[in-house]
Amino acid sequence: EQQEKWVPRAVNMEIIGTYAQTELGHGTFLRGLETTATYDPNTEEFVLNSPTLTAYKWWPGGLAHTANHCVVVAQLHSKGVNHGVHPFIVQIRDEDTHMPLPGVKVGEIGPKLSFSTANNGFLGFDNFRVPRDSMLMKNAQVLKDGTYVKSRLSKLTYGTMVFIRVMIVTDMAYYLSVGATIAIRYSAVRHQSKPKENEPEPQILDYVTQQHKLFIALASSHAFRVTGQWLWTTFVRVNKALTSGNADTLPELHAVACCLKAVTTRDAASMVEACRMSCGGHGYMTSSYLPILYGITTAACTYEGENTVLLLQTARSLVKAWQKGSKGKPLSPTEAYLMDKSPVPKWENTLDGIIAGFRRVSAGKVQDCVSKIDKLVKMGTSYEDAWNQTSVRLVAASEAHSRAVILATFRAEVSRAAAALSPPLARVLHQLVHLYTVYWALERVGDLLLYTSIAERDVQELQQQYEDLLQKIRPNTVGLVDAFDLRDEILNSTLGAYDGRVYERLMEEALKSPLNAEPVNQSFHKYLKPFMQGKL
Ligand SMILES: CC/C=C\C/C=C\C/C=C\CCCC(=O)SCCNC(=O)CCNC(=O)[C@H](O)C(C)(C)COP(=O)(O)OP(=O)(O)OC[C@H]1O[C@@H](n2cnc3c(N)ncnc32)[C@H](O)[C@@H]1OP(=O)(O)O
Ligand SMILES: Cc1cc2nc3c(=O)[nH]c(=O)nc-3n(C[C@H](O)[C@H](O)[C@H](O)COP(=O)(O)OP(=O)(O)OC[C@H]3O[C@@H](n4cnc5c(N)ncnc54)[C@H](O)[C@@H]3O)c2cc1C
Repeated sequence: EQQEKWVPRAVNMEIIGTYAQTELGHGTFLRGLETTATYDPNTEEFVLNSPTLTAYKWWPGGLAHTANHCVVVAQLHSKGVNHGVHPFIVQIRDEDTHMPLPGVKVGEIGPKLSFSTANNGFLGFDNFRVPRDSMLMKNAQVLKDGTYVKSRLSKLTYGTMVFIRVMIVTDMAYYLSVGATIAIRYSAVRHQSKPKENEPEPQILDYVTQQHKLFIALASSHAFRVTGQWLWTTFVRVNKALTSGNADTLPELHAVACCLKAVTTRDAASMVEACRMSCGGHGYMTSSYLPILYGITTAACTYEGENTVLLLQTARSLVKAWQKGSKGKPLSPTEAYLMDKSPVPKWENTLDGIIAGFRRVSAGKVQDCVSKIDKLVKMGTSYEDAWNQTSVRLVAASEAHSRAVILATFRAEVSRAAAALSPPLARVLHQLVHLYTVYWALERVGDLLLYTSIAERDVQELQQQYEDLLQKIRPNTVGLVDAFDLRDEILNSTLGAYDGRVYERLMEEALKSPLNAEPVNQSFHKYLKPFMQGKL
């Protein structure tokens, strides 16, 4: 009924909304949110209020000037009892004049690192009344007399965040495809230095260090796209089960969505930054789009769940799985490997060998965390303090788990799809899977040395495999980014345009600068000249 009331109006843009959950004082700890929604049975209304400055909603995208409605997450009070945070759909601006409604204080939060067009806003309520049906009652309800009907599963309130985290993994695949396209195309156009005196300056794409910086971004884009598709399929399956009242698979989805969102956003931000730096000074130009792209990807490390907090959520699931498995209870499919108690096998420098190695690393780290926590608790430390003292290791365990999931999914999905592909295309995609897998084995070689039987000669061989793969992928690099088929208007980059006219585009953009409107800028007359004449 509520969906019938609100969804059509949102779809036809009568309602322009945003998600107002984070407050000035709380973003991570949702149970600490301060905005209140107090039910008045006499008028069958909720009274929304921001009791403190820290209760003001702060950050919601589009809140400052675009949205006329928002979903507000508030502490629900009825009959003198606080029932915890619940979502409410609230009109905040007049639909004709767009003026803020009486009792609503709304504005813009100021300049940010990026997302300059997002008009992120603040929102405060001064005893603002909304009808009872403003409470989104899919999960919990408040009856006309104020009786609270509990949700069958309190965590369903957090469901929107799982959905967005699932989407973010695929978003990161897209942003990496943009960064890789810009940097690789530029690297094919840019010639620099003379390693061989009697030969012309080479394309910087032929420097192996440049390939090391860029090809992992290209491979990661494919890895995250494939993993994002797998995660979406999992999300759809879990939500179908939830619809029929079965919440058994929700904890696994929450745990895997948390660590994949955290790892893919951190990788995307660091790899986009590597793309920027690989383009030298021109990569620092706003007109290259790479600084803006970095701002967008690094924001994702914070929004929709700050990465550390989410990795600790997954760690909570991994520790619980370890404890369950140790009692012989079955584990979820993504965590079942934790109970592999077989002896550590002889190391194999193969994809399967490396994937198995990352699972050993994750299981070993989880076991170490459980041992440390148990030891601290036995010494009289509270569980919460033991958890905190182990949290650096818990985050590392979560990351290893996430990498094992991505490696296995990327390999399995490309192997499955390869049968339907032309042999040349299948070969190139397998090279990307191989590069991605060997790259991370080398990046985490310390962990592999600790938890597997990998030996020095294996590491040397992996390094050579990696360098051979860079060489094999080089001839197809430009073709691979062209295959993303990103239009120039979307790339929005002087360095990444399809025609490669980098220098002409850089100058064209430079001449658009307002500072080039006149040969002598007014700052000379106002500041420089008086200063030079000793008048300032
Ligand atoms: C696709 C992107 C779109 C466009 C891109 C462009 C621009 C995007 C711009 C902005 C989009 C992002 C907007 C936002 O940022 S919205 C705000 C996001 N905020 C958060 O994510 C808050 C993060 N905090 C939390 O989720 C929680 O506070 C918490 C960290 C999980 C802790 O909550 P708490 O109640 O204390 O829970 P715990 O005690 O830790 O756990 C209790 C129990 O619940 C389980 N749990 C927790 N969360 C979930 C969930 N989401 N789903 C299912 N289950 C959950 C948890 O596992 C635990 O279970 P146990 O069985 O172990 O008890
Ligand atoms: C670009 C952008 C857009 C956003 N859009 C929206 C939006 O549309 N709607 C919305 O509601 N919100 C939005 N947000 C807010 C975002 O969801 C929050 O910033 C995010 O949830 C983090 O919360 P916080 O800012 O309070 O950081 P905090 O939680 O205060 O984190 C600060 C530090 O404390 C650490 N920390 C916190 N808790 C723990 C813990 N339990 N264990 C270990 N370390 C911990 C964190 O790891 C972090 O290092 C947006 C944010 C950004 C940057």
